[in-house]
Amino acid sequence: MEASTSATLLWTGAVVALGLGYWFVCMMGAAEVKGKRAAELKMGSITRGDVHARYSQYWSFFRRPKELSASATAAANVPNIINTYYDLITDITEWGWGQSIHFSPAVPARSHRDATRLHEERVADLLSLRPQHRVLDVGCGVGGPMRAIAARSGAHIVGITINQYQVGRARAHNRKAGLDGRCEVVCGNFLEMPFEDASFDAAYSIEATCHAPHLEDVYGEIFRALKPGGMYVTYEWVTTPLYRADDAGHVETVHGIERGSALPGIRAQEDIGRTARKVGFEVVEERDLALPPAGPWWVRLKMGRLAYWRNHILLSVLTFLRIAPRGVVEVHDMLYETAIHLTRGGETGIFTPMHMILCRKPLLAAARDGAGN
Ligand SMILES: C=C(CC[C@@H](C)[C@H]1CC[C@H]2C3=CC[C@H]4[C@H](C)[C@@H](O)CC[C@]4(C)[C@H]3CC[C@]12C)C(C)C
Ligand SMILES: C[S@@+](CC[C@H](N)C(=O)[O-])C[C@H]1O[C@@H](n2cnc3c(N)ncnc32)[C@H](O)[C@@H]1O
Repeated sequence: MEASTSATLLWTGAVVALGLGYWFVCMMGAAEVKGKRAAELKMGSITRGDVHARYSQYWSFFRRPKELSASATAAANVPNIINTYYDLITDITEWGWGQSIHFSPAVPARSHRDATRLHEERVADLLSLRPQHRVLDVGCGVGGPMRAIAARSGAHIVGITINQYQVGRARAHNRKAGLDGRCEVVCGNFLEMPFEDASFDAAYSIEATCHAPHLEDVYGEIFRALKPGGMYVTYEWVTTPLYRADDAGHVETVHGIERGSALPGIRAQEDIGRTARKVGFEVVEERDLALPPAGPWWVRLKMGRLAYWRNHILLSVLTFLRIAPRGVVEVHDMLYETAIHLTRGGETGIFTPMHMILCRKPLLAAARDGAGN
């Protein structure tokens, strides 16, 4: 072969490889909801060099989830580690899932995005929200639900999250959506919220209070911040009556979910209503939104298997090229493992992430008695 032909072939090969690489990173790695690309993944407020160490710290802390709520010292540390967890997963979640960090029942012939919005709008409907209402979003993430609920109801929403990086993302999304006049975001701990007593007309939480070591503490805070007569709705992560503590498979599934989701022990379904009543709420309605005729919430995770391999390779290449920080691949793999346990929890019916409870603060609310869970 002539030298000039080989050179042409080499150049053509190089151009094609570069083109494919660019396509892989930019197109295949593009965010489900435009705004985050694989090459832009940050790990929240963690500096690049610390990502791997902070991931290891998270992992060793959450290896034995149940012990975290049992020991007072460990429980006191939970909010800090949860902050680290959201530093580690927020961008990956926005990139691979979207701006709403929760599950939704699948809706036939509708996209995931529509199903997500419908699940969020149900909150506005259950609370009968109106434009004059001031509403609290407990554990608001980057504000996907807040924007859907504000857009549907016209209400003014105040979200709280423990993670400063999420505050920045949520505010930027609110501005971009033209909803910053109606959506506010505050950084703080929902176990001791920086809000006046009786300052909200309504409140909701979507897949967030499961992070509290003692559910009573967060429900008590929400009760305090609500006006008498105010309504509260929450979607809770719980084990269902099908869960058996003497079935090793069930225990491993639930443990796997807890480990990879920063949960200090998943509660049983019956604990939810009991705790709501204990802090003073009246329970208006309670049901598992995952039960038929609802479509399976976990199918979206199954479709992610192919995406997992694509994303795993992509993140490995980006880490090798030092575009992504070391530790990203481990965090991504942890989420994948968690997705397997979540899918098993959904398929066996032993776990639901959408046990809904609708509560009212009585007009003549009694002060809540003692503590403990
Ligand atoms: C409510 C919580 C978060 C729940 C979910 C939103 C997340 C739980 C598992 C996450 C994911 C698993 C697999 C990832 C996939 C391998 C990757 O390529 C792209 C992102 C995932 C799909 C990721 C997205 C978010 C989850 C579904 C908890 C923490 C209380
Ligand atoms: C799974 S995300 C759900 C976010 C949002 N509700 C959504 O559905 O998109 C859980 C949220 O709870 C917040 N959170 C967990 N523990 C918290 C605490 N102690 N105080 C405040 N926010 C907390 C996290 O920061 C995160 O924003």
